[in-house]
Amino acid sequence: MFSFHRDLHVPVDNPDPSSTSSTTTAPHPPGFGTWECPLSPVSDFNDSEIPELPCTAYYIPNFITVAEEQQLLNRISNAPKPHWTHLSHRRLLTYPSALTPSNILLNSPLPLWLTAPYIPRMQSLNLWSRSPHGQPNHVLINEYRPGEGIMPHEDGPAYHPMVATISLGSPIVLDIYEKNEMRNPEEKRIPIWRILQEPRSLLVTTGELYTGFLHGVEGVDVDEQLRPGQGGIANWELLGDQEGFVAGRSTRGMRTSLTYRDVLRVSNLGGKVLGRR
Ligand SMILES: O=C(O)CCC(=O)C(=O)O
Ligand SMILES: [Fe+2]
Repeated sequence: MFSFHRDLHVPVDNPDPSSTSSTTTAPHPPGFGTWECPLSPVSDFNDSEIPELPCTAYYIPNFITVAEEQQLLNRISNAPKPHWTHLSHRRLLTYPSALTPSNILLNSPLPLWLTAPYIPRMQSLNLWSRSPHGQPNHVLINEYRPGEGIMPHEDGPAYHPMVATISLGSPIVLDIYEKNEMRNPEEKRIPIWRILQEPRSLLVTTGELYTGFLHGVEGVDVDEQLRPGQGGIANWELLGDQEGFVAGRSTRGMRTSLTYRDVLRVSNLGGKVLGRR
């Protein structure tokens, strides 16, 4: 089920490609112990699995076309200004609306320009087959100018533990950090894995990676150490344009992320009361 047989940059303690049980062992760096992974939530998708990471992350370059990327960017730039939430190091759009303080989504459809054809395309890969609503119902759109980023965080229990991110504009590196790292608060966190997200790619993070780790984007003007191997880019072998990064660095432009999620608790009543149905 997992792609253990592929070339790994890190040793695998207990590879068992013939396993048919419902849990199995994921590749992981030495010293991290062994984690049990549920079977991949996605079938026909194994070639996109990022082998170094704990279960599970998938990376698909060129998930959308250049024309689709442009259409999405146009729609986003036409979003009414008051809809943007300005945060200290990025700005954010939330569709169809922000969750209530108790993490409930007031039921309302996502706009068509965000759903078709992208959600059916994800579903054709069985991406949302194990999520409660069978499809995403919430999309957060983040916009980062060069030098901007997002602090290490986890996405939390409001969602089915899976995020599917379409990237637009500029390449950017997503850093993955240990959650309960023992460190001096003054010390800079060091990511244990780095994922390079090319424009038009789809990154899916789920399972242990969703629940057991933090993720963030460093606020830098240039992403560096773009190369395979330890300290480099975990999805190097899966990149669509490896050639474009052989210099080892990438200057940030404006980068927009569309993060698709399935909110667990949905209220129909709330939507009606507010006249949103
Ligand atoms: O922009 C990204 O790819 C990450 C955004 C993120 O982590 C979030 O919206 O929770
Ligand atoms: Fe996040």
